[in-house]
Amino acid sequence: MVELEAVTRRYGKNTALDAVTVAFARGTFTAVMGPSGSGKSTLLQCAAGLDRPDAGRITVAGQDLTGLSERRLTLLRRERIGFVFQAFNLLPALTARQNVGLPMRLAGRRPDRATVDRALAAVGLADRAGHRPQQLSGGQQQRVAIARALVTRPAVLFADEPTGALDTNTGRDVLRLLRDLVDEHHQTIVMVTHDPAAAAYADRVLFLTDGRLSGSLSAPTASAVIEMMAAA
Ligand SMILES: Nc1ncnc2c1ncn2[C@@H]1O[C@H](COP(=O)(O)OP(=O)(O)OP(=O)(O)O)[C@@H](O)[C@H]1O
Repeated sequence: MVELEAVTRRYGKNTALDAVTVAFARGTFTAVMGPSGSGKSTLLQCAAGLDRPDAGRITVAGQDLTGLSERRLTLLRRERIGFVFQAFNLLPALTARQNVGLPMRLAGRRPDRATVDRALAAVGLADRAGHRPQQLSGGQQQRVAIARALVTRPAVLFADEPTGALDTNTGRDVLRLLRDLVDEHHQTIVMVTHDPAAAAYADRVLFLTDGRLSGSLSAPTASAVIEMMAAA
């Protein structure tokens, strides 16, 4: 669903990503780990079309991002790519329903109530549609953000430390939701995390070191992830 071929991203003299080649198959859940500064966020931002690589090729659902104009890239991002952040990034003045409808508004369409409510129901928040972010717990806010990211039925959902601002139990609920989206709806998910317990929800863990892929682990357990981190 998403392919990176020899993707390089430099910031000045600093190489944040160094010729990374990796594919994320449809309906799989991948965790990306590595020390601070190893390039995890840069990998996600490039794969999501939020940042442009200096070299290499990225395709999402068969569409090559590399040569696209800003306008085409924005459209593709809006329709085919979902992104959730550690800090939720909901608009505080809008209700959950209005936040979830936002991608449609940005695309110049009237949010379709049934689609929005279905997205909220899919994250277990059908009864919170009229609440504003400050009336919701952190876990509920993140679930609204996930509903917003999924409302356009994107080819891939990228999540940059989605549980980083949540306590352990709430984080676990969000991870279970992501796992269910993969198992029940064949959603493709790529998630950056520092937490071995979070990574254990994925089908595969990729490790980055100094902008390069340094290892991977299939069907990870938290202890296998910890061992791999210790060996790095
Ligand atoms: N906008 C930027 N300008 C300059 N350098 C940057 C920028 N973004 C990232 N970098 C550099 O690129 C490298 C990779 O950063 P990146 O944020 O991708 O790492 P990370 O693995 O996500 O780190 P963390 O776990 O701390 O979030 C780092 O050396 C960082 O300083």
